[in-house]
Amino acid sequence: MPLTEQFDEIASHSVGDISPLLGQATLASVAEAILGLSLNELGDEFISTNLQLINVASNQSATQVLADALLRWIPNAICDLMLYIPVQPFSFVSRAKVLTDEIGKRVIRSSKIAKSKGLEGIGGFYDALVDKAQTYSSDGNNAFSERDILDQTTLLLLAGQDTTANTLVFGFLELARDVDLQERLRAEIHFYYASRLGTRDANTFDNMPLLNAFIKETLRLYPAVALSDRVATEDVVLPLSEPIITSRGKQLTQIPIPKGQIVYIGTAEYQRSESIWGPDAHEFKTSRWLKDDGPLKGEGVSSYANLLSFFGGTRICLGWRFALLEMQIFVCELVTKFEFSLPDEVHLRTTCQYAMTLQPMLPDGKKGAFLAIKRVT
Ligand code: HEM
Repeated sequence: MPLTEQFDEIASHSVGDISPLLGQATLASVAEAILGLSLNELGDEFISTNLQLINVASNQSATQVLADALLRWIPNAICDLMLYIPVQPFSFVSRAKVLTDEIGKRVIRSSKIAKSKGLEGIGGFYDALVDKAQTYSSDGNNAFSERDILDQTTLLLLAGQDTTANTLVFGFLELARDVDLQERLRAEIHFYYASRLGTRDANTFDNMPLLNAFIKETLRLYPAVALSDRVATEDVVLPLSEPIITSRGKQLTQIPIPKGQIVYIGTAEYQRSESIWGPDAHEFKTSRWLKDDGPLKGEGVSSYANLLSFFGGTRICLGWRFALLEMQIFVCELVTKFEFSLPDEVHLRTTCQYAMTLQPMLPDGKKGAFLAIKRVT
């Protein structure tokens, strides 16, 4: 069922959980764009295994946190063998791997058959990858193989789903808290839709100042990947923009990092730092992005809006441009059709928890985000 119809269904009961709906919608977008497949074509078993996998990843029990920390030290070959241990988290991962492999192989086969008959492929990103794999193979310069493509399928489907869905959920929660912002956003979208005479392409969305300020502010305050890590490949000395005082009272202006050291990058910390974003760094304020002199008080990083939400450099999020367009479209479609507010019931109020990605959590510890929804009249 299309997302707007699912929101209509919530509107008919007045309150409902938008988190699973956005999760399915973002999976549908990624599957369509990457594999050229609809949700139906992915199959019910894949969808439910994928959901279980996300639920396992969202679990923050003490055992899970300990297991995540220990996994880092276990060699890959042993990790692969561990997938055969018949306990639930491992069986979800290995089943998801088998199903994703089957889907990937099916898509590669259809793409090759279509092309061998001189027809268009299946239309997704995979088509282009299959072309590249074949070109390189025929050159004898095999940059990547079909196996390499298959190995990336799980990553692409998972990386593109919960990140975007959760970011959208937090954005809609902020909209539900601020009726005035909702009205101004709705007015802006109508204005730009009308001035572009019905054309709705990337330019239309990129030109809407409040829409993009809203998305940047959501990404700033709710970075889906709030903590990243990297391993130093050589000895380096990291200069500090602000000195820190150690527990022994010593002031440090730089930190030596030996080769092999794991370094954690606190994206959420950077994006809420008062010295960078100002004293109101902890508040959701779209206005900070609409000022002529920009929102930053210090030095910025990264290639998108000085945010680390998509990280940066050579390992920047592969889908960042896709994610932005996707969020722009979802917000515009839903805000023009629906009004959002927070439910009166306190037990339905969402908070935030970090587990692999930043998750919307209900007071009972389950993932979810209930909103009161009305059709725009
Ligand atoms: C709001 C949405 C998203 C956010 C905030 C986000 C954030 C990130 C971040 C921070 C990383 C780097 C993680 C690290 O190396 O520590 C990453 C990697 C990645 N993302 Fe995203 N992402 C989003 C959406 C997407 C989408 C829609 C796709 C696919 C269509 C995608 C595909 C990937 C892939 C494949 C990687 C791994 C890249 C590599 O290792 O070189 N992401 N993402």
